[in-house]
Amino acid sequence: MATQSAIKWGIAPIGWRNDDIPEIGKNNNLQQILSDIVVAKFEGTEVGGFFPEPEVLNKELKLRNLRIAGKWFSSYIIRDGIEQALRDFTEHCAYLKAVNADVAVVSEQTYSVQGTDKNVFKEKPEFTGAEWKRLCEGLNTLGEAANKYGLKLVYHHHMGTGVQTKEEVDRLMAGTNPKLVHLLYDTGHIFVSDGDYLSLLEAHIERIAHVHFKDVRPEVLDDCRAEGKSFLQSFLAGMFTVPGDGLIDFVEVYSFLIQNDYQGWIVIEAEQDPEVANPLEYALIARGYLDSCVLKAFTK
Ligand SMILES: O=C1C[C@@H](O)[C@H](O)[C@@H](O)C1=O
Ligand SMILES: [Co+2]
Repeated sequence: MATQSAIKWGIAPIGWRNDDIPEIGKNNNLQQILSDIVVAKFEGTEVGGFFPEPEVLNKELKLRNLRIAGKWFSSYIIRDGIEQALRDFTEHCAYLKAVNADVAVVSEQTYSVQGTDKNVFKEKPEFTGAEWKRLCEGLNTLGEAANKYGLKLVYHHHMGTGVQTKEEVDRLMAGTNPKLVHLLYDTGHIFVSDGDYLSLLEAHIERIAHVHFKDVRPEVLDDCRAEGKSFLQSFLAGMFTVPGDGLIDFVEVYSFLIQNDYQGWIVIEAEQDPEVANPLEYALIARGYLDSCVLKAFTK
């Protein structure tokens, strides 16, 4: 069993500002967000699209004793081919190395409806056999590049994309090299997709190298599904929230991770409209729940 100290806790800037809708939360600047993260007692964060060049970011991090876990990368391996994806990804890895990150978060966005107004519950893309082959080979190539930079490529299954359901993650894991391609387990995305968050965790625990703790408000999810909302409309409506505020049992998830020697980051990631859900308030709700329920269950 892993010790709790093998886990690093972070919170993503997505509650303050969101790369999927860059207009929202624009008044929250980097310094403010990083200071809020310190107030809520997290050790680090992920890089948002608005974060500055490494020298500037590193200084702000050092002032607050914070670390960077990783950064999202939208790959277009199927659309653009492996060579183009590798060029873009190599630049991404160089940035991550310069900010001393651990993982590169990759999500294939070819045909994705994530940023569109399509019904995210019904209009996700499906890849053909040839596209799956191209994707898996491409990810192995990107994973090799990540390793050269001392990073792990962690694949993010995501609503509205071709790798969304457990079955699709199974296929991706079976088609890629475990030394090169790891899995990012996101509780919120898999629950919204499949109505179950434990099966994916149990099936792929050996491949999981990064975790997003995202909670779901079930009544909002039901409404969004019934109304055929897009991904962006759904999170603006409050489909996601921080752990402790929705229906996912994170004690169960955390216990399984610890019992199976998970080592790495767990990042709280709850996109909401920052005008509606005060980001620091929600970071503190997450902190309260972690301390009083999740971590307490393991502290004698
Ligand atoms: O990890 C994530 C990054 C975001 O850009 C994405 O849309 C969000 O839902 C997520 O889980
Ligand atoms: Co996520």
